Amino acid sequence: MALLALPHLIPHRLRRNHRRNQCRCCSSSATNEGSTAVVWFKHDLRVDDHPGLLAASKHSAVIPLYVLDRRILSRYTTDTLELAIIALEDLRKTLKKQGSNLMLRYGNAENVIADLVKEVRAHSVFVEEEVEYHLCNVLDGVKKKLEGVYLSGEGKPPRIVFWQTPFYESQSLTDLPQSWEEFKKLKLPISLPVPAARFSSPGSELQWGSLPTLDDLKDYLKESLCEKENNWREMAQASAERVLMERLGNLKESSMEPIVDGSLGKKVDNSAFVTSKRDTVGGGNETVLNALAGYLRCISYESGMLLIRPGASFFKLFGPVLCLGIVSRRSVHYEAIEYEKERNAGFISPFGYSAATVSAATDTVRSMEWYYLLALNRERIDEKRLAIRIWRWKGYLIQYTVVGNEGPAVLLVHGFGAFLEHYRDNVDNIANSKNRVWTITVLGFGKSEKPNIIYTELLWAELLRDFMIEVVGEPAHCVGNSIGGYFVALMAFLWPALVKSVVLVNSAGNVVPGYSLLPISRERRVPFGAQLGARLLLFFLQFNVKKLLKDCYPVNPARADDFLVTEMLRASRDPGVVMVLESIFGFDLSLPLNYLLKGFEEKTLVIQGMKDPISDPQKKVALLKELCPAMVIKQVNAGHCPHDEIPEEVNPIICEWIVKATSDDQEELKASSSQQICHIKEIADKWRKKTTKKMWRRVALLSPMISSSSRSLTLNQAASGLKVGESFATDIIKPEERILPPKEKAPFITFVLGGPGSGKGTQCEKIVETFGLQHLSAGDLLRREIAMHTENGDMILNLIKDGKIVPSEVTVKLIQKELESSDSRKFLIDGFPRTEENRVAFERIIRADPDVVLFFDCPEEEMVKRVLNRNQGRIDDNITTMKKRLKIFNALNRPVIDYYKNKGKLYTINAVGTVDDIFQHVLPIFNSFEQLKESSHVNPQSHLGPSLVENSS
Ligand SMILES: Nc1ncnc2c1ncn2[C@@H]1O[C@H](COP(=O)(O)OP(=O)(O)O)[C@@H](O)[C@H]1O
Ligand SMILES: Nc1ccn([C@H]2C[C@H](O)[C@@H](COP(=O)(O)OP(=O)(O)O)O2)c(=O)n1
Repeated sequence: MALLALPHLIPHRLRRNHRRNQCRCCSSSATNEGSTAVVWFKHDLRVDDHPGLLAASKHSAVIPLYVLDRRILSRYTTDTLELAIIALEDLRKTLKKQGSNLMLRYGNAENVIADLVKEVRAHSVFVEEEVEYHLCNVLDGVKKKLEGVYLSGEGKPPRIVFWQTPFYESQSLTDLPQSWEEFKKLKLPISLPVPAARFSSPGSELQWGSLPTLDDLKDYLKESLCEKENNWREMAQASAERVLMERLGNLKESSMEPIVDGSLGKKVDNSAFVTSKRDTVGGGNETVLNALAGYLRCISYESGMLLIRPGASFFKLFGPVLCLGIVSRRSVHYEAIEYEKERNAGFISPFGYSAATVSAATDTVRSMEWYYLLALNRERIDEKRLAIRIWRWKGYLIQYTVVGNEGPAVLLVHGFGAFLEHYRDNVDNIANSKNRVWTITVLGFGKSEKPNIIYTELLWAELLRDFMIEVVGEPAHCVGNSIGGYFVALMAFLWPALVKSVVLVNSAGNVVPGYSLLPISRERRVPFGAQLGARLLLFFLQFNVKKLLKDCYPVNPARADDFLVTEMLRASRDPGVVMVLESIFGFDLSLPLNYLLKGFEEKTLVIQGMKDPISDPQKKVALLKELCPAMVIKQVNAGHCPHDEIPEEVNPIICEWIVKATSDDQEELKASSSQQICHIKEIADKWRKKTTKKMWRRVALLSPMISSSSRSLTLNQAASGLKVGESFATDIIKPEERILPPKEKAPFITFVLGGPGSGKGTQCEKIVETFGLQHLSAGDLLRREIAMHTENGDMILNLIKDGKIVPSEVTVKLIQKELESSDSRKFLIDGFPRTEENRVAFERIIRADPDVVLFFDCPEEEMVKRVLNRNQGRIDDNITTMKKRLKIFNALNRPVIDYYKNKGKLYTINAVGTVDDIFQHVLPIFNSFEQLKESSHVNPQSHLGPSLVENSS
């Protein structure tokens, strides 16, 4: 590989002057005289083989734009961010050579693009299509926003042109066979790359923006993410292996600093490598194509380690640049084939390529393209009403689904050889019992990507961790069948803050009495003979799938139906499947379930099909009962997959469990909040006695993550107990012993509830005066939208006039904007949440929980009297609207009040009396929070009524 670093060995770029392919969106060769186009670069950071740019070049002027949108960039690892910066720098240079430039702007893509369109009076915006769910949402936002942009003198909004870089020449990419075998039979020709476009820049003076450094970008993202998101991102940076070593005590204290990604920054001079390990290629399009030419020619002559598994090296080297679109997949294919021809006097043998590197490169891009096509076709292939979504993990396409709008989060993880549809009769049912249910097809299975890598149980646990962090966004009840159960148990062991409870459905993994730790080998290699074994196994499985499946469903064999058999067979023929099967020979399930779930026993439900042909269910249940008495065990009359064999029996068990586990959480929280107030010192002492030094440090490290996660109530309790306890435990936890740096505190949030005219605003003014919190009135924010005639202004006006509630998304986004742009860390959010929907939207979008909820309780006649005398010229302060508002308040605000009452956060204040009298009841509540006293503008102690702090001492 070192050859790539030597400039004299870098081969000249292959000539592509005979490229002739036309872009799907630019068949007309006519120039759009006097018109301007914006080309939005996202994952297409190149000029070469860029159909969008080529199509845009028909306009008189083209503005290439890159939007630094946090919704996109926050999903990148530090390495990817750094790669993107290098590529942007190169793209800008290339464009400048053509007399153009790359515009760099910060913000949400829809706003940035709409503003730019207005600024330069652009007629068209060119955007590459995406398959990932969160990116599709961003694209929809851009599309919608542009539909509302009318330039003066133009009769219609700007045109938005979506484009692709099709790998295959086919009339349609959305009507292709779902089976790799069938697809290959079509023998679709592979498209040729298109030549680089020539275009003009607009003459006017434009602000092009400067290129950020990695630190700039990290700070920008850190600022725009809430504390919990930042903490969770940090959790995702240490590998599963490292966390495991730490948990097992195999890691030396001295090497305990956080291992973060971002190993770049060590670009090897004069080479295309961006890592000191020389295992990742980066740079601009030209550099990457040169590196590819070097790879194709040089590496095949080296007996280097990178070719031990043909193809593995290729994705490692080029995967990241392919994901950022620095080169297109079809360019890679083209270069590889040209090289093969060069080696064989223009001849391509029907028996395979003559160089292993050519096979590796072409196999990888064809495989990537196949999973892209499966993702693109996801809606059409949806069998059971499950709306399939796509998530990209480490560059790989993963399929998942989510059902349900309210209630606790639940994650369902399938077993070996299965896929998310294996929960076909569980998802809706569990969601209908007021849960939000996510199902995922993990890497290597179903229609998710099957890259050429070494699969281990730790890799899958890491994937689940990242799914929880990036997609679910809150701790969940995690259900796993077979090996999926083991992955879930491993996740609970490694990152307990992510898991509310564990449900094991005929889980893989042993139960071992008297277990003492075995050393775990760090090096994971594929055992000798695994490849042959995997091929034989694959052959055996394909041949016997129907029978094997029926054996797993002994009570209800009809459930092992054609749908399951067909999809299993389909998946077993996908490219890359042999590598996944190899993992069976390399799994390390040596940590038994009883060890992994030691701290989780009370939060574990075991559903065991007692006719499981794969394990010995009697023995397993007996051992679990003996060794894990706190676990709840349900024995059912089914085989290896009870959730699918007898869903009518298993669904209620899971639903009841979730209700119980959730209410246990709330009980513990309630108990803890009163304990915290009354017995802070005792709690600290208790904790001190109960916990060993090591445990203290581990749990304390997790506490910032735990406490900021809105739904992990029990863990919240532990975390806050610890935070309080830390001050009494300096002998146990010393600052220098921390593994991670201390976190910035989460913002202090107060919700102020009460009917219209109950005096919320009046009391808020006094609270602000005394404690310096920032006041955000939901009503004022909405009225500001009306006054500013924003796009939602008219809609808000009509709803308020009618006494109705504005859609939560709108209100929460306004609050979010204020929270994000504020320097304050203490907020008083007034008139919010008015409904359960408001509350859930806040939790979902802001990902924070209030510290205090004030409720001003006022009789209706008093509220009516006050509102009718308010005299602020408000359109809704009239008796007709007031009656409607009161009706809505009584119907919709009550559940919110009850919710916070149950969580122990509600402070009800009698709102009858003088303003000052009422404030006397408010004071002690805020006085009991140390962080508010710091910024108090007057001496609040002087107002002290009987405060909670006094009570507790
Ligand atoms: N304790 C009180 N007694 C009498 N009038 C009050 C009291 N508190 C507020 N008001 C008056 O009642 C009206 C409604 O109060 P406001 O704070 O705007 O309520 P809300 O927050 O519910 O909209 C205002 O005109 C205010 O001056
Ligand atoms: N969370 C919120 C807050 C207010 N609104 C709308 C509906 C309310 O009647 C109006 C006015 O709210 P505001 O909090 O100013 O009203 P009161 O102070 O309670 O009289 O705004 C909303 O739709 N959602």
